[in-house]
Amino acid sequence: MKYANLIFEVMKQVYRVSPRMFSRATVIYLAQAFLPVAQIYITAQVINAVTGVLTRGETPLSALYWLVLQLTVILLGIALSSFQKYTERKMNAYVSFWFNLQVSEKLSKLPFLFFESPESYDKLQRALRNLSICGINMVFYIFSIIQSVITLAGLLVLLFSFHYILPIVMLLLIIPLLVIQKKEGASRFIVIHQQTASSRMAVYMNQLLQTKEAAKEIRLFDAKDFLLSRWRGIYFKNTYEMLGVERKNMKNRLVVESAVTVFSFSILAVFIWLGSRVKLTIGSYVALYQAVQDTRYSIQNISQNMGQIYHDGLFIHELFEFLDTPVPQQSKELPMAGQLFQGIEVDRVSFRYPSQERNILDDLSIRIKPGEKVAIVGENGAGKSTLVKVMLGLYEPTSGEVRYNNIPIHDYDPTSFRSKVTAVFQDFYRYELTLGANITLQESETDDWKSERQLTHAIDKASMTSLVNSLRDGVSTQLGTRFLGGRELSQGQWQKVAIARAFYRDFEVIYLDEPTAAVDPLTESAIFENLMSMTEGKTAIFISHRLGSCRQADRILVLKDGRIVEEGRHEELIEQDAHYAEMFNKQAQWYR
Ligand SMILES: Nc1ncnc2c1ncn2[C@@H]1O[C@H](COP(=O)(O)OP(=O)(O)OP(=O)(O)O)[C@@H](O)[C@H]1O
Repeated sequence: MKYANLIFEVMKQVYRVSPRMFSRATVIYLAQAFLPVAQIYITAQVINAVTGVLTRGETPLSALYWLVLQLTVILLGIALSSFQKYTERKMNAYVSFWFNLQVSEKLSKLPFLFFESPESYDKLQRALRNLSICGINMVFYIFSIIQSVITLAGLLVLLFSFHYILPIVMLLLIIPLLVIQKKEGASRFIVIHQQTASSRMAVYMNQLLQTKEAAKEIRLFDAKDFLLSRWRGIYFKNTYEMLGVERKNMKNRLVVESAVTVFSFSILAVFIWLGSRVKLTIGSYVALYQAVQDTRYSIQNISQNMGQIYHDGLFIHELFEFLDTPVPQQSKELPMAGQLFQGIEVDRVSFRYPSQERNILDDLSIRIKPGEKVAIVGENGAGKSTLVKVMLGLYEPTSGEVRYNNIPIHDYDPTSFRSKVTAVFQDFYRYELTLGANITLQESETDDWKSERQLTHAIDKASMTSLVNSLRDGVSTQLGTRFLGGRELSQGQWQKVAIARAFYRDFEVIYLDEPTAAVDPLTESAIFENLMSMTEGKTAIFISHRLGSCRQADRILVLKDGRIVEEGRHEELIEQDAHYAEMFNKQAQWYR
């Protein structure tokens, strides 16, 4: 994106957020632009009038008139400046929200695979970092430049009235200032860009020390020093790199800005040296002095703002690049997923993670009939969870396809397909919200008896009725320890919450990835015994390492190295005396 386009795009987005605020800010900035020239002019008049009163005995009325006018302009400046600050804050709040919303919306549309690569995290980090500096500041820099240009135009006219060469010389001073500002912006950007991955690592190391999840192991295994030293190492490496650049920038800036200041003072010196030959009144000399200083200040301001636009533009470009990440396009007329009457078919599916060289699922085919209860078993890393994610449509197969009622799942309207499937993930998430919100993941609507009945039903299915009854605030109990009044649950209780979440929905197919890994044997047995009745008429696909729980499955699939190596009912597989039988017998011997 070219710079002009980028600036235009930013202005367009900010205007879209609030046209009224944008217009108000424009008026405030423009009004302020005229104040410095007015001030210089009035100051000259005040001095000339006061000189008249003091040296020539003139009436003080004129001096007082100019003084009151000056006071009015100063008060106007104060009022505009206060308005400007308030408007800037307000715009900042709205624009930050807007860009945050864009990023979140974009993230929710990106394929789930986006979260599986470090490059994606770098991209996201760059986009998110820009939210704090971007958009709105760029608009203020532009406003500020327009303001300074208007002020500068007035000052140049004023300087021209002293000598035609003055505005030309003063204008030329902007060139070296612009050059160093551009260099500064580019060098800072390059370092920050290069440090994205390592600064993510430093933040991660630091956050590990601040989270409850890692705290117990860090304490027990005395890992604090290890983490701190890693964090410190990266932090200071990055900081010294940045400081090196800043030092260089500082030297350049010091030389150029000093040269510009010395030059502008030389102009004033020349006028003093010329003395009475230029026939200036005291007021005019003060005006000249002020005009030279203000011109210098204006060109510095313009170059600084241009430098900032250049610098922020490099960052915002990354934000827009993220927002432009292509998302799979959907045609409007997608079929809606309905009741499962033809089954699910995994047809010659292979899948490879972007970071991996081998296929995790390898030319795998499965047919599942409606209402069938299928168990998937296999060793760690066999590909069971990956298969579930592919069947849920979270990952798109590298080759082959998954069909629901003979239609590829990615061809369905995504919302309608998602409403037909539900899941308990092995690594389910603990939302530090109320128990009810954890299950429904929706805003609770008062007097919605249907969702209330669904909630009670889901709680019952997850065998957590007694737990809910024991809580003083029932489903309104805040969970976790992060927020006031929160109640922490045990690992198994959290798992029950995840199970209730899955059962809260109306579904056709339920996927349970080790849903009882953390629950006690009685609950596990209750869940699996009830699984058949709980999912009556529905299709259930579950993964479990506790092979006893698979006995009731209509079919067991044994997964090894991304392929189905055995398939059948429990008794049949025991009879085959192969991989499943070996795993089952090994596990069973512990119970004998
Ligand atoms: N996000 C990922 N990126 C890259 N590789 C992955 C990712 N997730 C899993 N893998 C790899 O894919 C393989 C299969 O993992 P998967 O989680 O599907 O196995 P699983 O059979 O469910 O194992 P477990 O019984 O331990 O849960 C493993 O070798 C794992 O290293």
